[in-house]
Amino acid sequence: MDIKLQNIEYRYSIGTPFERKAIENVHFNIHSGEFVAIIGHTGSGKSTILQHLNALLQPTSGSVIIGDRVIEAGKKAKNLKAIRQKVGIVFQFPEHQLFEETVEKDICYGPMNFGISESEARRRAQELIELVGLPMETLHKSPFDLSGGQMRRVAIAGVLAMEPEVIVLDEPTAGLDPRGRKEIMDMFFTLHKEKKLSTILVTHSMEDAAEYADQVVIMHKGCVYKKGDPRSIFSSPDELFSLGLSIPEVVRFQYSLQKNYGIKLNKTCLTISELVEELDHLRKSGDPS
Ligand SMILES: Nc1ncnc2c1ncn2[C@@H]1O[C@H](COP(=O)(O)OP(=O)(O)OP(=O)(O)O)[C@@H](O)[C@H]1O
Repeated sequence: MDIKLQNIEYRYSIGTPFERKAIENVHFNIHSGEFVAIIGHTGSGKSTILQHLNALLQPTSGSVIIGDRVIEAGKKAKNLKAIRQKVGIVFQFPEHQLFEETVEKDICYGPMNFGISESEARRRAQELIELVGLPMETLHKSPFDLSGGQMRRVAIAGVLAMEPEVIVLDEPTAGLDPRGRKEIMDMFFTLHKEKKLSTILVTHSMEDAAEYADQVVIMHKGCVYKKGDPRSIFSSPDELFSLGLSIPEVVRFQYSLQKNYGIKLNKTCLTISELVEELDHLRKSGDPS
């Protein structure tokens, strides 16, 4: 399922003294099966965009096309339930939304609310609890007896239990330790690859954008500043620095090689293994530098 944002603008508290334009002229497409990272400073409009992806917000101008549904500014959109099922959002700190007395009930809540039978919902809960890296017996515990990281995994399982075609992640690893962050991101990447799950990730981590994304969208002051594949985005570090953004460590290393020693690689490497290969290639080619 493709999602297209067509020149959208969104204003909060419209018609009140608190009216505020959060995003404008936002235009980009998310193709079925794509992994898109949205990066930008706090307040640049990332969360506002995310909420348009399953019509929690409707644009104040422009339109959003979600599969075969068109959500247009000024027109009341009806029957949004199907969209909400197809596009799952993992909000920041999703563990704060757990409320049931057992983990199993929490995971089953969403699908059962959408008319899935209890037995099917429980089957999904059993499959997903392991997928998110928790032992089966967790299903019978209270979510409030779990650690913060475990609660986060339960909340993620609850969104996946809806079997969405698109998953939207608003800083899903915020506040986790490095190991937990890597485990969660690897899990989403595996899901994306194996189930062809379209994935939209809002992140402050340039490492994650470089490692996982097919397309990177840079937001700046409510507008799309730049979009493209990670290699082209990170090949202009000065541009990112001028916005006060950082670059992945591996790109920073190449940047200093060039700046301090005049060593220019043939391409911007996004991983350590690519970098080692490029340096080896350079050495074998006999480049005196
Ligand atoms: N509920 C709201 N009411 C009024 N203004 C809002 C509301 N939510 C966000 N804004 C404003 O809209 C703009 C974009 O905010 P948004 O939350 O989309 O940015 P963000 O890039 O997601 O920030 P962060 O990284 O801090 O989550 C900001 O100027 C913000 O103050």
